[in-house]
Amino acid sequence: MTGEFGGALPAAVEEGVGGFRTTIENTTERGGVNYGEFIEEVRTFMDRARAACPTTELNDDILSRLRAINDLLKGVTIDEWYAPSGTRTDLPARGNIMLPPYTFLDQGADGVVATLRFRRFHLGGNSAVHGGYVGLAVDEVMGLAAGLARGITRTAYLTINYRSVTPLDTDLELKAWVDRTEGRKTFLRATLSDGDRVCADAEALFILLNPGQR
Ligand SMILES: CCCCCCCC(=O)SCCNC(=O)CCNC(=O)[C@H](O)C(C)(C)COP(=O)(O)OP(=O)(O)OC[C@H]1O[C@@H](n2cnc3c(N)ncnc32)[C@H](O)[C@@H]1OP(=O)(O)O
Repeated sequence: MTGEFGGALPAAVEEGVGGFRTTIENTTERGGVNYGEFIEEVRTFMDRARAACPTTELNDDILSRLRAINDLLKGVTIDEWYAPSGTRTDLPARGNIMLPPYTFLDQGADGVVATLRFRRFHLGGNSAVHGGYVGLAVDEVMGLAAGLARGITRTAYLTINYRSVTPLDTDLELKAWVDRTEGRKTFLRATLSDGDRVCADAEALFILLNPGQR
């Protein structure tokens, strides 16, 4: 991998211990006590950037501030395995700005129930959530359900049926559960609902990674 954030695979993978971050301690200590506030402010920025129609003058002002902020963040950039984004399990969506913020209402080996809220950033059109973000949320939560049931897995396929429009700025419920398992294969199902109305349902296959598999 090349680029500003690139680098070799972590030692855990190179040593054949398995993909993702099986040997690295998951801690909620990284990123500072106000990391959640930082992430929430970034989310608000993303929402407002999507909603804004700035002037040239305002862009100039914002650009100079953003460049200064990006320089600050570049100074504290680390590799993916130790970055708090994705491992702060005390925060919505593990502190990962890529994901729509969700929190678990229930989780276990049989399945998980999460509540989530899409925002202006996730707009597809006409006040509806972009279908790709629905897929992102479903893949994430099904992946966590597969992980709780089996261990470290990757998505082999994911089929989504968009049953009705998914609204922005609404508390939704996402349920994912194990349907059946066959060897390394875990078949899951999921539903995304706005109250009694199903917005989407999905089925997916997750494969348990072999030792050393990326
Ligand atoms: C904690 C964070 C949660 C986040 C969750 C997010 C999860 C993700 O998004 S992961 C990223 C997206 N997924 C990927 O990038 C995966 C890319 N693909 C791969 O890496 C590989 O193809 C992988 C791992 C899925 C399977 O490869 P491999 O380990 O070699 O297994 P392989 O032998 O091909 O298949 C195992 C079994 O699954 C079956 N299988 C594999 N893929 C498929 C498929 N697409 N459809 C149907 N069956 C399949 C095979 O037929 C085989 O079945 P059987 O054992 O009965 O012969």
